[in-house]
Amino acid sequence: VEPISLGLALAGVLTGYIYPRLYCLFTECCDQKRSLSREALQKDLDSKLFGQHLAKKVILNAVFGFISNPKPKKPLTLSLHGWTGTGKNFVSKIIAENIYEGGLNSDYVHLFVATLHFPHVSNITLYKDQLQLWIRGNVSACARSIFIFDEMDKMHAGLIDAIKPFLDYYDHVDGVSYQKAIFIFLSNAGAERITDVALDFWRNGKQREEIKLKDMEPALSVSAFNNKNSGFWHSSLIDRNLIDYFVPFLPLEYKHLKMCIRVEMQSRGFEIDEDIVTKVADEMTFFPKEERVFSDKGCKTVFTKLDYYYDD
Ligand SMILES: Nc1ncnc2c1ncn2[C@@H]1O[C@H](COP(=O)(O)OP(=O)(O)OP(=O)(O)O)[C@@H](O)[C@H]1O
Repeated sequence: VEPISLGLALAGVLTGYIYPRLYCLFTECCDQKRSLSREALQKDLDSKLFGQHLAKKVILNAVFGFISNPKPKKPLTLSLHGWTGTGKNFVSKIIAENIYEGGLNSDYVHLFVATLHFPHVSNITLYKDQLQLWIRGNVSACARSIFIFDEMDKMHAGLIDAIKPFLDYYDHVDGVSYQKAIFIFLSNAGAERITDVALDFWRNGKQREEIKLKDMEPALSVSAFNNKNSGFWHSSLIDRNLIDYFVPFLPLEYKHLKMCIRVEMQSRGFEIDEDIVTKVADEMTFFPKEERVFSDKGCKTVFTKLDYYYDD
């Protein structure tokens, strides 16, 4: 081999292979080949997410299966449903952290909150254009982009329709492939029905861990979203089978609140004080009124209540 060709070949290897890897050691990269560790995701879910055996199982299999597939036919679309404060945002954060080191702060993870980012119905046309441009631009820059839409039930139907083309089984839309992207939709739609199922189990003396996904099917069916209290029926996402997984989040019980409080105490650097744990958990409100089984704010406000005990 003559020296010039050898030099060029070496330079090619350096710039094409070694340099990007070196570069990515020091800064975050959109590495579409990065393998997600199933064990690490499972460990995170098992140790951090309380009382959500169904969500854990679906998310682990869905996310791992998708990332391991070199040629997915469509982007992964997860729709997380359940009562407030039960871990929907929290799990999105766990997924993001397992795919990108920066988690929610990564350049490749984008969070939209309906009431914050799209507040005015009169601006829908503008929002639609902006959102489509934003998604297109980001997926062009990084195929493995993650988009999280919070408060999906408050999102205008027009906006949901605007993202529909990106979720479908197209190889390319205007030259961009969306098949490696991940879309996560969060909403409280279906929460009452999910709670009814959980309450039935509780009343019948059964463990919540005995609840199977098929028990939740009626709660997460098209008809369940087809009512005036949930915004999801607006869109044809469900009709057109664009959602891959409906993930139910069960309402949290007293014991789960205690687990959340302990985690928070530890993260603030305090020893776990069971007295305080019980006091804070006792301050929370539960429903139904007579049986007081489920926390009506989930784990959401336990942290501020804890401040009261550590104010000096
Ligand atoms: N199942 C859970 N396991 C462990 N921690 C939880 C769980 N649910 C909630 N938390 C804690 O409570 C915080 C608030 O929960 P999160 O924001 O995930 O609720 P949400 O289901 O998204 O609520 P909303 O529907 O109101 O947006 C989380 O950041 C987490 O610290």
